[in-house]
Amino acid sequence: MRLYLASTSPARLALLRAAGIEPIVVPSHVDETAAVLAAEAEHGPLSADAMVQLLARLKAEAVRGTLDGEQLDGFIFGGDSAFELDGAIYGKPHEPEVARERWLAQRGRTGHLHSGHWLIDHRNGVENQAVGRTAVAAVTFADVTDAEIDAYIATGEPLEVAGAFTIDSLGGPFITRVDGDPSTVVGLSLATLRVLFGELGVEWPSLWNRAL
Ligand SMILES: Nc1nc2c(ncn2[C@@H]2O[C@H](COP(=O)(O)OP(=O)(O)OP(=O)(O)O)[C@@H](O)[C@H]2O)c(=O)[nH]1
Repeated sequence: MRLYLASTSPARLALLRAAGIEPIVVPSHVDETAAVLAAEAEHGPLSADAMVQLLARLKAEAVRGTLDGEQLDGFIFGGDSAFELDGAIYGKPHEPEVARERWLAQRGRTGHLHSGHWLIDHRNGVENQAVGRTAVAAVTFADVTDAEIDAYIATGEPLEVAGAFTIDSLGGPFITRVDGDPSTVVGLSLATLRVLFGELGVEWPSLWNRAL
């Protein structure tokens, strides 16, 4: 049973591998900013869930068809994550100054990491069915010091992850609590993915293709 991962996220790949699934990575190259702007021009401001779900679906749909001339024969997964604090929705900070602003605002407080999931049954090279679902986890931050914020930003890690933090890497000590599926925070809720495969009639253990 092949799973195509329409994501360049190293964390999503690591999660699937640790869960016994070796996917085939097929980057989607979706222009996320343009997609959100177009959707909001038509529908007005998107909620965090609506945004991550839209992007997850677009990423999965973007890789349908062929890969190296071969029809994709298996399941295609697209995901997206965003962090919500006080009603504002954040992606990756990219810049140190932005990451610092985020940490000064979020330290000692609780925000929500939303992840979107879209799974397409593309067996035999055709789209048979697609299912999707969002997941959200509450994340509580330690009251980190200015010096810790500066040192963390200097590592570069917070610049390219949603919400400017990780729970499974250098950011781990700065997270005091997660309420919800922890893998949602990392970028792909494994529990949600299991449910989606179930909706497509696929038992999760049948996906295990990687010796641990
Ligand atoms: N390791 C780790 N990564 C995180 C965490 N929180 C968010 N991320 C990553 O932050 C990134 C959010 O950006 P996305 O746009 O969803 O995904 P991406 O990395 O750009 O990759 P694409 O799916 O190709 O767009 C993802 O790679 C997530 O895995 C975390 O706690 N740990």
